[in-house]
Amino acid sequence: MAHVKIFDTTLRDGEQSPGVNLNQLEKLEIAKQLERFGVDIMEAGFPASSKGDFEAVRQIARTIKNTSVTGLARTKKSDIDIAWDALKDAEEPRIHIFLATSPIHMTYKLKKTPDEVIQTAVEMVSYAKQKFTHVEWSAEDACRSDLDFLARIVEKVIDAGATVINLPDTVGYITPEEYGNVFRYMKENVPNIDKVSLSAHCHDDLGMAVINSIAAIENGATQIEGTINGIGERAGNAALEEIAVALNIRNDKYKHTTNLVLNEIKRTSDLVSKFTGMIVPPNKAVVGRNAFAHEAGIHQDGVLKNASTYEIITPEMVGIHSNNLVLGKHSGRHAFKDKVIQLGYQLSEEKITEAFQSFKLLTDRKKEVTDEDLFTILTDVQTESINVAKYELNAFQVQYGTSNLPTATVALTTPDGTRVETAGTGAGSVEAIYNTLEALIREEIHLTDYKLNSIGKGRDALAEVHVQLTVNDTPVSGRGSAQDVLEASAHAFLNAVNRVLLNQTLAERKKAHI
Ligand SMILES: CC(=O)SCCNC(=O)CCNC(=O)[C@H](O)C(C)(C)COP(=O)(O)OP(=O)(O)OC[C@H]1O[C@@H](n2cnc3c(N)ncnc32)[C@H](O)[C@@H]1OP(=O)(O)O
Ligand SMILES: CC(C)C(=O)C(=O)O
Repeated sequence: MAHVKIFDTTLRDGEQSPGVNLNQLEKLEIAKQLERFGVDIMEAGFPASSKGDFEAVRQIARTIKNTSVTGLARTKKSDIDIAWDALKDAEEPRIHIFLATSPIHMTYKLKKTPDEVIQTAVEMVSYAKQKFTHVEWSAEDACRSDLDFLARIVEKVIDAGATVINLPDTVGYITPEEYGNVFRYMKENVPNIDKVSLSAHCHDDLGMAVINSIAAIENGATQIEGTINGIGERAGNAALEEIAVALNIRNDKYKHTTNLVLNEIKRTSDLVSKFTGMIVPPNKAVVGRNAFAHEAGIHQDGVLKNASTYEIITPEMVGIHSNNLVLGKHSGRHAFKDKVIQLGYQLSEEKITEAFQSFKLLTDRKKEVTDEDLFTILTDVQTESINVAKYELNAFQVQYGTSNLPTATVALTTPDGTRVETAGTGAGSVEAIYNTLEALIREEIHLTDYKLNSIGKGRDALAEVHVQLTVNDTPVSGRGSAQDVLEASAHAFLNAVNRVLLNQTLAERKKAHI
C-alpha cells in the first residue's frame, strides 16, 4: 500500500464558497477538528487577502501542532512576506504560491507572456525558499495549459526550490483519463520530477472532482487537495471524506492509504456545515442524512437479514452512532461535563457553565436532549466571545394572523447596557422581528440571505437559522438556534450584528496593544 498525503483547503478554497464568511474563532475550531481528523496539511487561509485572514492563519499556525499549516500567496513579494509573518510560528511552516499557466489566464488575466510567467514563478519560488523550507507551487488552470509548457515551467520551479508541485483542475473541466495523463506526462517529461511530491486539486463543475483526484493518485500524485463536504469556489472542491472512504472501501482496487481517522468524518462534516451554513444535502455520499437510510421494503428486508446486502459502508466507520438519548431534565453538572468531554469539546469552566444553563433551559422545553442538540449548544457556546459588549435579546412577542399585519415587539439590551424596546410590522413574522430589530439597532443593516434548518427529527427538533447581513456595508453572517423558529431567527440576526462589534473591539484592542 502506498501512502497519500491529505491537504485540506476547507479554510481557504472552502471559504471561497459564495456566502461563506467564517470568523477567527470558527476557523480555529475547524482547524482543531481537522487536526483530529488527521489531515497532513491544512491551508488556513490567504494571509495577504485581509487582516482577518492574516490573524486567523497566525492563530491557527500558533495553535496546531500535529498538522502542517500553510497559507496561499500570489507570486508577489508582499504576499510572501505577509504569509511568512502569519506562518513563521507554525511547527512546520509552509507556503503555497500559485501562478496561472493556461493561455487563457496568461493572456487575459495576467497579461504576461509565457516566458514572463516562467520568470515570475522562478523568482518568487526562490524568494519564498529563503524563508520557508516547504514551498508548494501551483500551476493555476494546469488542465487547460499546454503540456510542454507545463513541463518546462515545472522543471524550472523545482530547480528554484519548490518541494511540492500542484496541478489543479481550477475550472473543473478535465476528465479522469486526461487528468491521469497530465500526471504521467510530468513524470515522463520533467527530468527533476522525482525531487518533489505531486499534488492534485480538483473542482467539481462537471461532478468529477473525486474521481479525478483518484485518477491522479493512480498516476503518480502523492498528495490530494480537497475540502470537507466538498465546499469551495463555484461547484466546490473534491470532498475529502468521499476520497478517504472510497480508498478504504475499495482497497482491493486502490492501493493507497491516508492518515485520516475515518470515524471523525461525521463530526468534521457537522462542524463545517454548521459554521459555514452550507447544509449537507440528504443524499450526499458518506455524510448525507440518507446515506445509511433504507426506505424500500426489499432493501429493509435485506438489511434486516444481513446489513451487507445493501450497506457497503457502516455508519460507525464514519462516526455516526445511533442517536443516544443522553441527558435530561434531572441530569447534573457532572454528567453534563462528562458528556462535553465525550463529545470532544475542551471548554473552560466559564463556558461549561454557560452551556449547562442553555442545556437546562432546553430540558424545560424538550423531553429528549440528543447528541445533536448538545452539539449545537456546545459549538454555539464554544465560538461565542464572552468578554465583549453586545446586543442581548431580552424578550420578544409576535402577533400573527392570516388576516392581520404581523407585528413584533422586541426588548433588547444594547452594548452600553441600556434596555430598549419597540414594536414594528412586516409581511411575515420573521420580517416583523427583523424590521423591529433594525429599528432598535443604530447601524445600517440589510438582510441578504436567510436559511432555516432543523437539527434532528421530530416535532420538538431544534431550529437553526443562518443569516447573511450587511452591517454598514460590511458583509457578515450569523447563526442562531432555539426550539422556536422565530427565536432562532432573532438570535441569528443579533449574532451577525454582534460579530461586527466583536471585530471592531478586536481591531481597537489591537491598535491599543491590549
Ligand atoms: C484559483 C484560486 O482559487 S486563487 C485564490 C483566489 N482567492 C481569492 O481571490 C480570495 C481573496 N482575494 C482577495 O481578497 C483579493 O482578490 C486580493 C486582496 C488578493 C487582491 O485584491 P486586489 O488587489 O483588489 O486585486 P483584484 O482581486 O481586483 O485583482 C487581482 C490582481 O492579482 C493578479 N493576480 C492574479 N493571480 C496572481 C498571481 N498568482 N500572482 C500575482 N498576481 C496575480 C491579477 O492579475 C490582478 O492584477 P492587476 O490588478 O494587476 O490586474
Ligand atoms: C490556488 C489554486 C491551487 C486553486 O485554488 C485552484 O487552482 O483551484
